[in-house]
Amino acid sequence: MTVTESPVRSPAAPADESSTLRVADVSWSADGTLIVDGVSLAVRSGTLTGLLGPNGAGKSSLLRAVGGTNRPDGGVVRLGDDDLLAMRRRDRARRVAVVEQESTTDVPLRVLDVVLLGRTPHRAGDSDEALALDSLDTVGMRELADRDWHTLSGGERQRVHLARALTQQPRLLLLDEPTNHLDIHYQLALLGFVHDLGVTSLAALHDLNLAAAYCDEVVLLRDGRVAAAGSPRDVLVPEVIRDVFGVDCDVHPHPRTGRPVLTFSPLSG
Ligand SMILES: Nc1ncnc2c1ncn2[C@@H]1O[C@H](COP(=O)(O)OP(=O)(O)OP(=O)(O)O)[C@@H](O)[C@H]1O
Repeated sequence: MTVTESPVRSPAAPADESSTLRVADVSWSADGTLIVDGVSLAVRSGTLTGLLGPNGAGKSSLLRAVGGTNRPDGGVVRLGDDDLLAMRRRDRARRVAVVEQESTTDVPLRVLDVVLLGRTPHRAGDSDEALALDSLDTVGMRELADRDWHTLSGGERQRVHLARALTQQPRLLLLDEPTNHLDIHYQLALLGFVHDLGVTSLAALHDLNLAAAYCDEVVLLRDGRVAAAGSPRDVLVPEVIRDVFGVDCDVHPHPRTGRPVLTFSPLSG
């Protein structure tokens, strides 16, 4: 990526509620089982929140409920003044971009065509291709614009997904394990980039250290409920990690940034 991947934070964006995400008491069930159980959280306008939790905690299900793919049983999702669940899908797609592990398609597509899908919710414009190429540039994939999508590696596809989401010019970015498949360089680059983008972002992450380094806030889910929420420093503490993940951990300040660095060990009795 063309961005620098320093975990040193830029100054906080000025307070601005226009793209603050507010999730209030959202629930979602599948096959009669409650998977997301009355979740409330807020992501301040322009900031990055990490959605953390053990396997099966409901991170992907919650992201899909917020994005409208999983129709919630109840609750409200607002982006600024907009009620995201009450609006038509196309209107929502103008505001919300989703990056998730997508199933592949059999249709032959160039990389650029995949990125241009980000313009689908918008009225077609002359600048669409330039915008798509810019997004590819941002994720370091511009040279592969004409390549067949099917020939890309997992990490390259992940970067193209982000380029498609950027091309959508969203006010809210929902990312499901965006660093999956990425090598360490691109893990740091992607999260540093998303953080500095200034777009309200909610990202499901497994790597607690990446979350600690790049997220403004974190929300810890367990069994479909919020177990803890707040700054990484307040939430990622040994007692909480032990309680939610069932492992011991030590927390040290990062030698350069002061952010928490966690080292893990199996429970010691
Ligand atoms: N469509 C569905 N039908 C039935 N059960 C589902 C459905 N979607 C999710 N679940 C179940 O809901 C629970 C939460 O799944 P989800 O994928 O949201 O968790 P997650 O926190 O993202 O997990 P992981 O870290 O393993 O990716 C799991 O037990 C899963 O099997």
